[in-house]
Amino acid sequence: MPTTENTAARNAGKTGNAGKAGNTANVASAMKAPGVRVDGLTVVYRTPAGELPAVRGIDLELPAGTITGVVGESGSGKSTLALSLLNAVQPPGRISAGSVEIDGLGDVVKLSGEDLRKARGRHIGYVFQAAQNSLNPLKTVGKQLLDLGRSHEIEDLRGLVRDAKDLLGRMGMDGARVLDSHQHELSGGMRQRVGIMLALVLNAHLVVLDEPTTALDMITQANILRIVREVHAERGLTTLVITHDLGVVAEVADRLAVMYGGRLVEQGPTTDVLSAPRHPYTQGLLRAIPRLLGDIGEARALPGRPPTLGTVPARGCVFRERCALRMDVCETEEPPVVVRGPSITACHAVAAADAGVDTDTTAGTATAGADAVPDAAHPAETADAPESAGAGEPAGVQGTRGEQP
Ligand SMILES: Nc1ncnc2c1ncn2[C@@H]1O[C@H](COP(=O)(O)OP(=O)(O)OP(=O)(O)O)[C@@H](O)[C@H]1O
Repeated sequence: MPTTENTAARNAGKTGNAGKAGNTANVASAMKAPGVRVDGLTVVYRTPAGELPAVRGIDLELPAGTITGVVGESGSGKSTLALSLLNAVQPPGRISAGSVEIDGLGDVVKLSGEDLRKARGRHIGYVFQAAQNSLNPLKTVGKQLLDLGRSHEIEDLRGLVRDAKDLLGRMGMDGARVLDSHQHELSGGMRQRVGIMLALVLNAHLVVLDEPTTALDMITQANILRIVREVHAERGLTTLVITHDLGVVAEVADRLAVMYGGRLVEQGPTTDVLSAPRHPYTQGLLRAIPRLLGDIGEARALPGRPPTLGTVPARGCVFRERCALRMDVCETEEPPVVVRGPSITACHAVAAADAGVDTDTTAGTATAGADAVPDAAHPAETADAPESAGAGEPAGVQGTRGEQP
């Protein structure tokens, strides 16, 4: 394992002229885990129906030195949020509002050109979704490592290779052999670890892992998560893990943020959110997890489907179509942010429950208010969606389908 000092010294070595004094300062600031503050982030994609938001009004803090997990169903905007941390949303997408402040770097949304390119890799390491397939099949891993080093103007390429071998060794691989290999000579788990090595080797202290274990078998997945935890602690990182798998965040994340329809609906310490979820969507996600022990039939799929860019409601709560606790106000008003200790939930029903307000529902299937808000400690027993909805569309879904923001 290369020491932070060695790697930083190698990186700093290339900045050895007066004109690059600013880089030296950045390298120094990158030596400790940065805090990250996402404020009012909105990302839109251009579609035949106009620009539609995939991520809307996201406020999220990644405290320095923590692992944050972002979960949500496919299409909820997780990858778009992750790409925004590097200001790497590609056309037809663009960040249309908000900021991403990273300690030592400033607002990356304002960075462009060479500054942005240097920030990626040096300050922000990124392991792409399906990293197993993202290596260049025509070049050895070592050649790709050297390309990466040259593109970041690393002068001490021998040091870079040494650090890469150390990292690969740390992750249980023969570094020299892996660097000599082409993609097809490596298993999925090995490629994933190569992706993690490439994200770390330039000494980035903010690391974004997009679905780091998708398509890996259980044993390999457990190994990768162990490596993520160890490397995070040893190198002093701030880490964001994107996944659709609650098991993954339960395994690695200190904090958990739940996305639905481009919005953050709940966030807080992982143990709090998983043991006492407050948002009906988080509760539904937890209910849907099959149990290994006990009654396997207890797991209940969340009725309905998540919205697409074209069907996500422009006003009110984005989850209301699948929510057993929906009320009139959910149709028109943004859910209020309810803060309880270190946890945040955006939900009218939770706000009403906390305020002790008794509320009627439009669906007529639940009596919202203090009594009807699911018992957070036993989400599986309460707040079911209407039985008649079955596994298909819940009652009332059609009402807002096709709404355009
Ligand atoms: N290039 C694009 N053009 C148009 N729409 C896009 C584009 N990329 C993503 N989207 C849409 O933006 C929304 C969010 O997508 P995103 O990939 O961020 O979600 P996700 O939660 O990461 O999903 P997954 O887990 O399937 O990757 C989806 O509705 C998706 O269809």
